[in-house]
Amino acid sequence: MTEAHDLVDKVVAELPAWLPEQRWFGGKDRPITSVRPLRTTVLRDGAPVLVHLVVEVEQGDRREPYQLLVADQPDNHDATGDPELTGLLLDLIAEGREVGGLVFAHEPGVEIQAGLRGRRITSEQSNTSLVFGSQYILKLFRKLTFGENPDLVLQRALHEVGCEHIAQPLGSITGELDGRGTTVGMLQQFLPDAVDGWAMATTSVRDLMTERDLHADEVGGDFAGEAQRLGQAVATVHADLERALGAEHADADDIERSVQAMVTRLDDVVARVPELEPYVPALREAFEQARDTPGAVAIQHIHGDLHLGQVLRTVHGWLLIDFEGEPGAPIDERTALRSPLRDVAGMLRSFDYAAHQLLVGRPEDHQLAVRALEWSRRNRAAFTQGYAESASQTVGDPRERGYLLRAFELDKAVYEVAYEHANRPEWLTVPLSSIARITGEGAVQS
Ligand SMILES: Nc1ncnc2c1ncn2[C@@H]1O[C@H](COP(=O)(O)OP(=O)(O)O)[C@@H](O)[C@H]1O
Ligand SMILES: O=P(O)(O)O[C@H]1O[C@H](CO)[C@@H](O[C@H]2O[C@H](CO)[C@@H](O)[C@H](O)[C@H]2O)[C@H](O)[C@H]1O
Repeated sequence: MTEAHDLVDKVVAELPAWLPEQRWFGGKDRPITSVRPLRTTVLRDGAPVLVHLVVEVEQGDRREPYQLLVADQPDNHDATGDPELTGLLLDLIAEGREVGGLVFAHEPGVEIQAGLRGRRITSEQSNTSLVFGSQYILKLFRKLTFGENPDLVLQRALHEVGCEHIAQPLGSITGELDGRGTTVGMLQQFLPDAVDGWAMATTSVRDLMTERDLHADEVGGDFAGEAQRLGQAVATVHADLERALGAEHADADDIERSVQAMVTRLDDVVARVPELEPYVPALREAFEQARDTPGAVAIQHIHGDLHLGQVLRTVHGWLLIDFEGEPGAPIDERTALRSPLRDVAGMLRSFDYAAHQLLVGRPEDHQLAVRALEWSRRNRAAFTQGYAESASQTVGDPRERGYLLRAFELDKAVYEVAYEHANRPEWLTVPLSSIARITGEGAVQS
């Protein structure tokens, strides 16, 4: 035990320098003022010692809990890269064990094969995911949200109503934090042959760009059929979420709150990214016009951060993953009932991204810019068509909610301006040029 405590002390002392170098650390914008352990569970007390650790990271007035898996190993304490040690997590889930208040559980009726090693995936993003054999994927949430994680709650609810467009949830790891059972891990069925939508879409754009004389519908890699099927899948997931958890109609107060939230986000982002300044009047006007949307607006649980990187094409069709919502948004906002058109808008933005990111850093090429716009328009239209074909009666055809859809798309683009500014400054022109196009406020060089 003293060995475990010494290890925790050593690791915690190193965290202020180590955390900002991690892809999944969401607080790279401010210096760390202190780190303290919140919860320590010794999972293995022999060489090497394995400890599950939750720490509170303080950055001025911001305090956030992060999850770590640490081992007593010479050069690297982060045990998520050790296949033998992470294998223990799956074994504990298979056995349905509880260790020091940390509950490892499999979903009712599910049997998990133990004895597999956990391979960390290289494309790790906001969290860390481990693949076991070709069957399972375990996501370890890095920044924790007190209580049950919406990723697990929504996918469980979808599975219960038989949704065909998600990977089956198979298990979870839960620990008490702040007096609440908090999800720290989620086990799901792994789809070894899946290709993500971003890879497929950007391949299609590249095909079009190399064929200078042909149009999008004439080249081999046309994506419009897939985009339409993706629209159907997203609408079906929304209808399934409505069946599982219900839907309501937004009243005037809900719409007003939503408009105010978009304006507040705009003010906040423009204060950090002055390049957004010229578009502020047009953006405000677009957000305020959302009030004029005719007819009732449905609100329900939604995905919340839908883009082409969050959808997987399998031999059986499209799947949606990662129902956690925008990683930077507060949990109350992420779990609130919202218009499904926000997800539609997120995906429309993503088609625009896929088309225009290939122009980043290239000298101006009018022909390529025209091609990018052509690809984007064709696939956005196909996606919306597919969505309208499968939309529930409550949600209806997105094309009949033009003001709202436009406002949501611009709101997402404002979020992306902040995201690119903080993460990939060279891509800032992608959302900025979309804002210029949609608001008709002049062009931005890609
Ligand atoms: N069920 C699955 N089958 C196959 N690959 C998956 C599955 N779930 C996730 N992935 C892969 O893992 C990556 C990260 O998963 P995601 O849930 O988006 O994690 P994060 O919250 O870290 O962004 C995805 O981009 C995808 O490539
Ligand atoms: O996948 P995450 O939940 O970590 O989402 C964040 O990162 C995304 C980038 O990886 C970012 O998405 C933006 O870039 C994508 C291309 O890389 C594009 O398809 C999306 O449309 C665009 O929004 C996402 O916004 C952010 O929350």
